[in-house]
Amino acid sequence: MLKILSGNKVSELDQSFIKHENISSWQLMERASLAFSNWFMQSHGNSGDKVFVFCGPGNNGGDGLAIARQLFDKGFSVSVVLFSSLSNSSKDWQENFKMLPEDIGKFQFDDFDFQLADGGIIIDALFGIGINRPLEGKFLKAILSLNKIGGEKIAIDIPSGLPSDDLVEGEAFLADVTVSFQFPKLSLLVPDHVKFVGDLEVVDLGIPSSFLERFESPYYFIQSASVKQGHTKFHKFSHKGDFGRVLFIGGRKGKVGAIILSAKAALRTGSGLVHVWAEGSSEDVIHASALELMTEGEEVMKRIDDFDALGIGPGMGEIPEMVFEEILRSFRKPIVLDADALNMIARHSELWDLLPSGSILTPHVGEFDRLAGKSMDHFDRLKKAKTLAEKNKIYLVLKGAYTCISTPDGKQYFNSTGTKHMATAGSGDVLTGILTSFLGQGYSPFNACVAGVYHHGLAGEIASKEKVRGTIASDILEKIPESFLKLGID
Ligand SMILES: NC(=O)C1=CN([C@@H]2O[C@H](COP(=O)(O)OP(=O)(O)OC[C@H]3O[C@@H](n4cnc5c(N)ncnc54)[C@H](OP(=O)(O)O)[C@@H]3O)[C@@H](O)[C@H]2O)[C@H](O)CC1
Ligand SMILES: [K+]
Repeated sequence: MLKILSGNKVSELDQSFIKHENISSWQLMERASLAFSNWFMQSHGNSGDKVFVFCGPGNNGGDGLAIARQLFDKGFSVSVVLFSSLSNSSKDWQENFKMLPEDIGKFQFDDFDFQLADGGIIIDALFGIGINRPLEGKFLKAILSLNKIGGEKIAIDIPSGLPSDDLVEGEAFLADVTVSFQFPKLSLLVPDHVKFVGDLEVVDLGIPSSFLERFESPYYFIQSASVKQGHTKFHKFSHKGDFGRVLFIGGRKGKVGAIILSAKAALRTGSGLVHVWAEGSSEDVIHASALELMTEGEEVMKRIDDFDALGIGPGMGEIPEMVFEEILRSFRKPIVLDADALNMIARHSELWDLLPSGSILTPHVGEFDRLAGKSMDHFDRLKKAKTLAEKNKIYLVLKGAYTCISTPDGKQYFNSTGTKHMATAGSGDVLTGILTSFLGQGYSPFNACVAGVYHHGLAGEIASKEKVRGTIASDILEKIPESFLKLGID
């Protein structure tokens, strides 16, 4: 798991890592710049496009100067645009300025005609995580001009103007791609900033994640290595009873499809036995959609404790509060709650107290705001999610790009997989199915959440490679097995 440090911890990290590796700060900057340049060469080859690097006075600008030199060495036509003099720039900036090849175009901001950069590749190295106030003066002017002209826009570490852990105030660079060092900064992961960040790439500086653990932070970025570890093993003598018996409750009032998506996703995630309690008349369609599914009626309440996990809510509509309460009172193992089950809790706050500890709630932003009240912005929403998870001893999976898992111990884990094409009806029902399946297979709620959101996103990525904007939730669930294969899990 990759720790996400706050901006003000990064210089501490740098100092400590420099000491540990016995290297200079310039060498660390060179590593960072090479990581960017290697990414650039891989994604752009030798496109022949002109590259313009806009360098501020700090170390982000220093990175820009090193990158300009490295790309020039690879044959690109490169110009740098400077906003500070040698004496009022950072130490490593000065070093890299002195190393600039003669044939690199060098402009001072005051003399630069921004139309020259129109249509080229624009690299933003004005400010990184050291920004401490809104842009103004020449910096604001430059960003406004860059945002107006055409060309590909790439931000180094963070788009200039964005603080690393807070909501933007005023203007910021509108990047097509942001290439962030070592870990994504928190503010790159919130929907409020998506127009500034564009696509997010994270490049490695070779700082081991165990080294990051030395620094205090409640935030993590989920990576494949930590997902691989937590899976159960199938073996020769395995039988269906080893992989859990799960029950899905929902799929009423014309929404039987929702619960079928969950149930089929559970089958594809490896559940041994999958039961569905939907409206009586839906039985035929459930059986027709998957021969492996079993249907139940209300008498299942008498046997509810026989199940290893429950997934409640997709397409459930409004069921009487009494029935919902009875389910919560009779089943005391962790359950997964989604959709109408969340709306039920939003309307009847006394139900919070009945949730088995370790249960998993999976709201999208709209459902979350109904549960927790309106938020000013996503940072505020994340704070509320943390409080709700801690207070109720539950796992709160706030769905969206970079789905965030808030845990009872006050930590927040952001998912790294997924695609824009997963914003489609039923996508969340598939996640409910995956999570319920993992709980039923005996995963801890934490492992179920981490593996669940990761596989859901990865299956979505695989599906959307073929189906692009035509991706539907059924495509996502059919790709769950490929997601396992991709991680080497059989
Ligand atoms: N481990 C790593 O990730 C590494 C990252 N590197 C890069 O370094 C930057 C951070 O560099 P830093 O020098 O700390 O900060 P910045 O380059 O972002 O800029 C800070 C300077 O800018 C001034 N400042 C701040 N806000 C404004 C503003 N709105 N207007 C004008 N000037 C501003 C500030 O000075 P003040 O005294 O004026 O407050 C600073 O001088 C990181 O993002 C990476 O790109 C390293 O290369 C290596 C390791
Ligand atoms: K930048």
